[in-house]
Formats: sequence, structure tokens, C-alpha cells
Amino acid sequence: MTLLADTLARIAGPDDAAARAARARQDRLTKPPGSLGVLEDLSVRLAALAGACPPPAPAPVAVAVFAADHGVHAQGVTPWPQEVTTQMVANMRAGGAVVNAFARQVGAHVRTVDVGVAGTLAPGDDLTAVKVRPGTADMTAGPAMTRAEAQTAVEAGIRIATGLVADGYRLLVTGDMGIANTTASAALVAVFTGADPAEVTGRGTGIDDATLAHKVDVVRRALARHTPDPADPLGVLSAVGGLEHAALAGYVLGAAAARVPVVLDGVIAGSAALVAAALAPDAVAACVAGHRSAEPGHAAALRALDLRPLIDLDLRLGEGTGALLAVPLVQAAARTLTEVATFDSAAVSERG
Ligand SMILES: Cc1cc2ncn([C@H]3O[C@H](COP(=O)(O)O)[C@@H](O)[C@H]3O)c2cc1C
Ligand SMILES: O=C(O)c1cccnc1
Repeated sequence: MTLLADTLARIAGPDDAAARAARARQDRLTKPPGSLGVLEDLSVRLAALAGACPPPAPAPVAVAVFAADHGVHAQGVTPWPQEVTTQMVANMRAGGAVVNAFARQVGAHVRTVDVGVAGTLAPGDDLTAVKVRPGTADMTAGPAMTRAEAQTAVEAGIRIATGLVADGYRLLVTGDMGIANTTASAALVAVFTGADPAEVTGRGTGIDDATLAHKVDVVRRALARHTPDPADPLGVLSAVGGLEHAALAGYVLGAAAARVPVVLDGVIAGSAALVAAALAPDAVAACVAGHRSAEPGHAAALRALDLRPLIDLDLRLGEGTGALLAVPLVQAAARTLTEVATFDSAAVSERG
């Protein structure tokens, strides 16, 4: 059995008994029932995932930043040169990117993963080198990668998640770095939601109207060339995906198999989660939508996954930044079930 098949077989749905216990406990805590809104639903989901009420604390936290390059960069879909991917990974290793600052803010460990950058990175303990190939091929000219490469990248993501859980991390966060990766994200979202490319393609790092129209056309041409079948997620990845999308899909699957929550960042993670959900629908039970990014494809992905984003700050960066900002909300939701007294235990009178 392959690692992918084995992982898919281990993913099960939410535990209904733990969910019921968490819902009942929320109603007994010393606050008006329902007064913690979305955080109550989140606490119930954490209990259902863990199969326990209260759920274990979602800590310590690790963010894995999956970095890769994109052949579709040659189509002029982003104003940034491709070498920025490799340069930013070096910046992250030095602790100087936004993801590092936000990780320090919430006490998260940052794991940088080279799953396919085009440049060369110096080896070191601070980099997990699992380069499948040095960037994808241009999806408008042919498949982005082979099916075997897509599976290898998915399995690399599974191994990262499994390794972090083995190291004791109990809340995983998605991160990405890959110039042009919002183009691959838009293509994936269009395939899995059935949306028109014009509805789910956004401005990424910042492009003008003419470049946006061109980017929509690039996505349209790639989809027309490959007609990817959403029932064949590895086929979709190989046609129009990115190596970081494949690894992120595996990371979500690995977290779900370990029943550890995974906080999704922006449109790259959202599109990868669609791949994971197509492979294993129950994997969504492990996913928490950290935020909603400004990319239109992200909102479409979250709707398809039926996930409600915790924060909405018009962020459009990626790296894991929006998801990291949501970490205290996830931890606070769990803390309500572990630390808040009940009406009985605190001898507080109930409403009349
Ligand atoms: C300096 C810099 C740092 C970044 N950190 C994340 N991204 C984000 O922007 C890129 C995707 O946008 P597009 O598809 O428009 O190229 C990805 O690397 C994503 O992680 C960055 C982009 C840049 C330029
Ligand atoms: O949604 C995101 O995370 C995003 C948006 C723009 C550029 N990079 C990432």
C-alpha cells in the first residue's frame, strides 16, 4: 500500500458523541448559551476531531511553509521575478519574513520546506529539502508535472505533518511561498468548484486590470487544454497544480489522519484543501479556516468546503500569515471547554 492510500484509509469522520458532549458542555458553561458564537462551533469541531471533550490543547504550534516555483510564471501572470521564491525562503530561514514575525507572536515553530523551488538553497537543519523537481512546467503548454511527481509531493506533505505530530506539535498551520502560485490556485478552485476562471482569479501580489484579464485567459487556456476531472485529484494536480499545492494537500491529509487540527491560510491553502477533500471528504473535519484572503478564489474555496473563516483583514500575502493570526482564537475556543466553570460547579443561578 502506498503512503497516500494508507493515509486516506486512516481518515475518519468527526466523532458525534464527542461533538454532542461538547455542545452540551457549552450550554452548561457560565455564560448565556450561544454567547461565544462561532467559537462555540469551533470548540465542538475540535472535540469531534479529537474524539474527546474537552479536546486536548491545540499547542504547541508549527507552521510548515511549502515553497515551489511555477512554469506558468513565463506567461506573465505576476510582476515578480521567479527568483523571489528562493530568496524569500532564505529570508524565512533567517527569520526576516512576515511569517516569522507572526509565528513569534503566537509562539509557533516555522518549518521551511523546499518541495520544488527553481533555485538552490544551502542545506541546513532549518530546511526540509524534499525537492520533487525544480518548479513545475507551464500548464498552458502541457501538464505542470507528472502524476507520479504529484503523488510524491502529496506524500512529502503527509510526511511533514506526521513528523510534526511525532515531534509533539498539536496544531498545524499551512504556509506557502511560490511566485505565480495564485494562478495555479485559481485553476484548482475553478476545477473543484466549477466556477468560471473570471470569478476565481485574482490580483495575487498586485496586478493591473490588463494583466488580470490576461491571467484569467491563462487559466482558461490551461483548463481548456487539460479538461481536468475533479474526480481524479492527482490528475488535476498534475495538469494545473503546483508542487506546494500537492504538498499542502498531503499536509492536510496527514493532519486529518492524526486527528490534529490544521489551520488553513489563504487561497493557496484553500485550493489545496479542495484537493485533499476530493481525496478524502472527511479531511475537512480537521480544517479550520484561519482567515479569508482578498483573493476571490479563496472565498469560493471556503464556500465549497463549508468552512467559515475566523478573521477577515483584507490580507493577501500567504506564507501562513493569516492562519497564524487566527491561532489564539483556535486555542481560546478549546480553552472554553477546559477552563470555564459550569453553572453547577460555580454555583451560578440560571436564567428564569
Ligand atoms: C516579496 C514577496 C513575499 C511573499 N510572501 C508571500 N507571497 C505570496 O505571493 C506569491 C503569489 O502571488 P502571485 O501569484 O501574484 O505571484 C506567493 O509567493 C505567495 O506566497 C509573496 C510575494 C512576494 C513578492
Ligand atoms: O490568499 C493568499 O494567501 C495570497 C494572496 C495573494 C498572494 N499570495 C497569497
